[in-house]
Amino acid sequence: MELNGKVALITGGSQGIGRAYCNYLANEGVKVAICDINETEGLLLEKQLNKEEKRSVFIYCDVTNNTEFEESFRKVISEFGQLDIVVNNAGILNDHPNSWEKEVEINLCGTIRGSLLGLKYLKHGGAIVATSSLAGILKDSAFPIYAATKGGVNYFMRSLGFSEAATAKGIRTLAIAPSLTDTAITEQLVGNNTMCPELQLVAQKRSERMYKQKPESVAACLIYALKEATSGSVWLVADDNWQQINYDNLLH
Ligand SMILES: NC(=O)C1=CN([C@@H]2O[C@H](COP(=O)(O)OP(=O)(O)OC[C@H]3O[C@@H](n4cnc5c(N)ncnc54)[C@H](O)[C@@H]3O)[C@@H](O)[C@H]2O)C=CC1
Ligand SMILES: CCCCCC(=O)/C=C/C=C\C/C=C\C/C=C\CCCC(=O)O
Repeated sequence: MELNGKVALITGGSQGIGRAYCNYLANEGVKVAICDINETEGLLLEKQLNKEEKRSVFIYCDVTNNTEFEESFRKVISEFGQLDIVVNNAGILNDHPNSWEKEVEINLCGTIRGSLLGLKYLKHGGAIVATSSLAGILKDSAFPIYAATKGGVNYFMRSLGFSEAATAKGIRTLAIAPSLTDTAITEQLVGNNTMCPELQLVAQKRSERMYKQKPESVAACLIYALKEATSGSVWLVADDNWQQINYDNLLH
């Protein structure tokens, strides 16, 4: 896929991996719509990109609100005249027994919502992407609900990529599955967000010992996958390198 001149909508684009996506896409000549609930960081990124003479717009958008989400798609098309790439990246870590539903709502339902809107609004083909996680390929014993949302995202993107709904419209789907990456989400471990409070300290210590790759490495994988990858493929990004996950030998 030739990226120069295309238009992308990125959820959770204000900071972390989403911000790296926006910067890397803009460097390729893509016009970016930063869709996020973090207005302060989103507007700063919009200003930075526009100063660098790259076209961008910040749109306040909560991916749990379907009306607001659809309105964001309309605003992008009204601002840039087209939409070619949707990146479902917004996500949180919160396995607390009293509020885990929000994690499912954002990580899994938000991705499904954004992808269905993508199928509706990508009028001339394009790509629908999601940020999943290594936790959705292997396991994450400290955060099983988080792992379930990310496993769901991998299998949704995989299945959608081979579906008539996408292929008939010339739309490819991709999942990018990062390992631990240096962003604010890793600091959420400090709060009380596990289903089992005794695990909090264990996970925190484990995460402190693990290598945290750069968000830019995840963004570099996104650019490669958008240009080269086949529909329904899942890309692991670990230790600043990427590789395609081979699911085909699971049945052999
Ligand atoms: N940092 C890591 O180690 C890894 C992160 N991921 C995934 O990468 C994605 C991005 O996370 P990070 O950049 O690491 O974290 P982050 O916390 O820096 O960024 C998440 C962004 O999502 C936004 N967001 C949260 N709820 C939202 C909602 N309801 N609607 C719209 N935007 C919302 C936040 O405001 C923030 O800008 C997430 O899906 C996360 O699960 C996956 C694997 C590893
Ligand atoms: C191994 C999964 C790495 C995926 C990271 C991710 O998506 C989000 C991470 C956010 C915070 C870090 C939290 C926990 C990491 C610590 C240990 C994981 C090891 C899990 C295990 O089963 O041993």
